[in-house]
Amino acid sequence: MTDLQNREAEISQIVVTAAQMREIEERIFAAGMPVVALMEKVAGLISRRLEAMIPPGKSRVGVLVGPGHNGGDALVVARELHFRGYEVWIYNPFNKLKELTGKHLQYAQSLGIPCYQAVEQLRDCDVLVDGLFGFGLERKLKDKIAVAINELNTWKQPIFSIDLPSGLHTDTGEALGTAIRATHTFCLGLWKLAFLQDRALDYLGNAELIDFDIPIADVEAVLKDVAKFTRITTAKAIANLPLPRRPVTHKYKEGHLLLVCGSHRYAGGAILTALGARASGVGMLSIAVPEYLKPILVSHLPEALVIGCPETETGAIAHLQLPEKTDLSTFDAIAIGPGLTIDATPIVQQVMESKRPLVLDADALNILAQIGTISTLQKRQAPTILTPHEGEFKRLFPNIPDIQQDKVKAVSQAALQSGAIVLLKGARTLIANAHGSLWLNPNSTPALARGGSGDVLTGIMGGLLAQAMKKQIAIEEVVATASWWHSQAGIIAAQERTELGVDAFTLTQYLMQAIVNCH
Ligand SMILES: NC(=O)C1=CN([C@@H]2O[C@H](COP(=O)(O)OP(=O)(O)OC[C@H]3O[C@@H](n4cnc5c(N)ncnc54)[C@H](O)[C@@H]3O)[C@@H](O)[C@H]2O)[C@H](O)CC1
Ligand SMILES: [K+]
Repeated sequence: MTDLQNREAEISQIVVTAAQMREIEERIFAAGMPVVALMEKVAGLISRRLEAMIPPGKSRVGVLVGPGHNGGDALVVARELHFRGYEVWIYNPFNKLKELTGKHLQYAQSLGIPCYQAVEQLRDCDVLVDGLFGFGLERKLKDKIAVAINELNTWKQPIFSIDLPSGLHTDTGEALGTAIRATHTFCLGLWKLAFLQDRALDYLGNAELIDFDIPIADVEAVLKDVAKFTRITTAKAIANLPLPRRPVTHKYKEGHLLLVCGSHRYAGGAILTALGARASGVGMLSIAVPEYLKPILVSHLPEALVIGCPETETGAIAHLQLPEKTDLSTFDAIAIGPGLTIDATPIVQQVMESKRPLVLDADALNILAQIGTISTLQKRQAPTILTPHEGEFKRLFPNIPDIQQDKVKAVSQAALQSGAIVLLKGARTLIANAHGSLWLNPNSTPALARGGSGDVLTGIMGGLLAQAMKKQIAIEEVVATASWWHSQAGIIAAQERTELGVDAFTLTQYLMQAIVNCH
């Protein structure tokens, strides 16, 4: 890789808060970079991107200008587009501007660029550029500016937001009062946390990072002693796959996974989990299911070792009847939960006592919540991964009330309290470990909002985990890679089949394509 490619790879993984971004920016200014020069540079890069996207000549561009440096960026863009032949109109309703922003406004007006205080004046513009507020937004938007944003959101033109859609909180992604619904957002310098939050997705449109050459040393200096947020990238996920295999190996060297899943009521969950595990390439796959399900599983996965277990009256696994000379320590990893039903409580308790790394999902999480999340996990002597959706999360951690308010905080607290790695499913999946570090999946598709989709994830994760135990891959990276793989397959499947065409079985059929595409 060239130095530039290395930089791109590194920058694309970093996620910062508003406070961290300000600190990084302060270091750059303290090192001698003039504020004015940085604004010129950043806005120059944005202008070039806009020129590539907006047809020149007959386009009228409306530029929304706020009081701070986000407004300053917008005014430099307005000036540059004016010189490139676009008709530019400015909307600026503020009487008090930061000094530099005020100077740019003065110059723009001297060039004859019209400037209006009423947003309705921009209604006939072909596109809008939003520079009202960036990471300096501190308070809820109200009065005239909130009314203007609500009005703008009813218009049909594309809106290009600078740094953030104005009104969004840089960290939580919450709309403070109201916020611009952008078509496209240019995130400046480093990914801000808002870009990885579910609640921001309705506002961001297409998000693009504009790298303006922040020195990595400044980023590292600011982030060195704090819990890190890592954006999961394709390059990193691919690097953490168990590829290439060693030329000389055998099945047990490539990981042995035990899946514990299924019941009479939920037979399909076991199949889907197993198909996810199969796609992971795991060397050996054992699947413990109620006896009744054994023939069904065998017919779907002839290569797997299917262990039929005695059943409860309700058709759940009554106890784990492992083959002779086998106990739970035989396996490199265990994944348990999909389709179990709550009647399999003793099985979950038994598996929790093993010293093998464990993935818990679905009913295993509901059972854990019933037997006591924290007290049970405290006794564990090996890594545990919990993969709840929001409902399961609330049952597992009832003392964390404000999950909706701030998912990042909630998932971090959950990991800290439990000592487990917690993956919270959502449009933007979050993964936290007990040391306060966080991994965020930047891409997914609503096509995955479907029954059985989570079972596939559990299978992939279990399979990768079993393989990773034979290699030097951190468990958090395995979880992140599984999340990436799952969503990537969903994205590819949705591209070919629409968002309606990605049932969980179909998803399993796209897992290979997702990684082949990247090689
Ligand atoms: N990241 C960088 O290194 C660079 C950032 N640039 C751009 O600068 C903004 C941040 O600029 P800043 O002046 O700090 O903040 P804003 O422009 O986002 O807005 C602050 C401005 O707005 C006032 N304000 C805050 N909340 C409200 C409110 N609810 N209602 C009304 N007014 C409000 C506040 O008092 C300030 O006056 C960043 O996003 C980038 O776009 C640089 O140009 C390049 C380098
Ligand atoms: K903005």
